[in-house]
Amino acid sequence: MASSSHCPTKVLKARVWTMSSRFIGVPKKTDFKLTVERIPDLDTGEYLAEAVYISVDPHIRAISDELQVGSAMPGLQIARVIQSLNRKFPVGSYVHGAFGWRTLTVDKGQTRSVPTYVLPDYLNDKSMEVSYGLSLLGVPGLAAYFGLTEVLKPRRGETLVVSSVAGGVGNFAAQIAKKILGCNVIGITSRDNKAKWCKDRGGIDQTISYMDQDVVEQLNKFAPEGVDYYFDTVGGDIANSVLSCMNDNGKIAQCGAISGYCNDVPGKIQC
Ligand SMILES: NC(=O)C1=CN([C@@H]2O[C@H](COP(=O)(O)OP(=O)(O)OC[C@H]3O[C@@H](n4cnc5c(N)ncnc54)[C@H](OP(=O)(O)O)[C@@H]3O)[C@@H](O)[C@H]2O)C=CC1
Ligand SMILES: CCCCCC(=O)/C=C/[C@@H]1[C@@H](C/C=C\CCCC(=O)O)[C@@H](O)C[C@H]1O
Repeated sequence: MASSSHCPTKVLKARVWTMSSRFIGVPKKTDFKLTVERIPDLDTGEYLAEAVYISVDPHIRAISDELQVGSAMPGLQIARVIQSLNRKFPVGSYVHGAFGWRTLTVDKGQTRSVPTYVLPDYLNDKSMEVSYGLSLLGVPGLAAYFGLTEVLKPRRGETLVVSSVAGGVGNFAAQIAKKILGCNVIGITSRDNKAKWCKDRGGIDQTISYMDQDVVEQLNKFAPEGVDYYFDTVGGDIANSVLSCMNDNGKIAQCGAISGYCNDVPGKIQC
């Protein structure tokens, strides 16, 4: 029997956010409903985890047509184990799991839409934070790292453009490309304040604010010899602009297409 602080008599309740109506365009507060769910006593092999961080991802809007109205919102979490009848998930450990938008989850450690796992012992390093398990050391960091090193494989000094460069995935992709791979990195974001943050904090070479500047004009200025690689997460008009500046045999990693996620038309995601 695994060690446990399991208390069968105390009634625990989870708060669970559900989709109360189908999204039209950008989701509104009234499209969500907060419900309460009783947590049953644990069975052998189960553990109870309390949410510490919940990741609210653009991807959820993209797949929302597949959700049933009234169902719990899906999403990744870092949760802390507070009761356990499973040796692999001891009390006090932090778990990465696709538990959705809920405060308490009973789980068995099974793979859901992504594997469920206890965060490795990087937490012993005081410079590391639990939240990194959902960011740099989670899916956004992996998407950025493998999109660059397995798909694009840019070489030092080559020119790479990254869209949504102030977002989770884009910001990691741009920093890995600059600081580890030594590329000339041009990032695209909406506004100047975000662009400034990417340059000052992220060390990105050049930025383009697509709300205020002409993307093609700026690309021609920053990459007069053309763009070699494009790490794209937005699709649509921005992607078309970058495509028009690509060199022959340039490479594109299509990692998302956020510009289309809130369009309620058939074939809404335009890459
Ligand atoms: N989170 C994940 O694990 C993964 C995410 N992705 C994809 O990466 C993309 C970004 O996700 P993520 O980094 O998590 O999200 P974030 O929420 O961190 O960043 C999203 C950013 O996208 C930009 N954006 C929003 N709407 C538009 C639009 N209409 N046109 C252009 N840019 C827009 C905004 O930045 P700005 O103000 O600069 O426009 C916004 O801040 C999505 O396409 C997603 O599907 C792919 C793999 C994994
Ligand atoms: C449809 C466009 C594809 C965009 C790719 C993308 O953004 C993928 C992201 C996921 C990310 C999603 C995060 C939360 C969903 C959790 C679903 C659940 O069952 O709870 C992560 O799941 C892995 C990436 O592939």
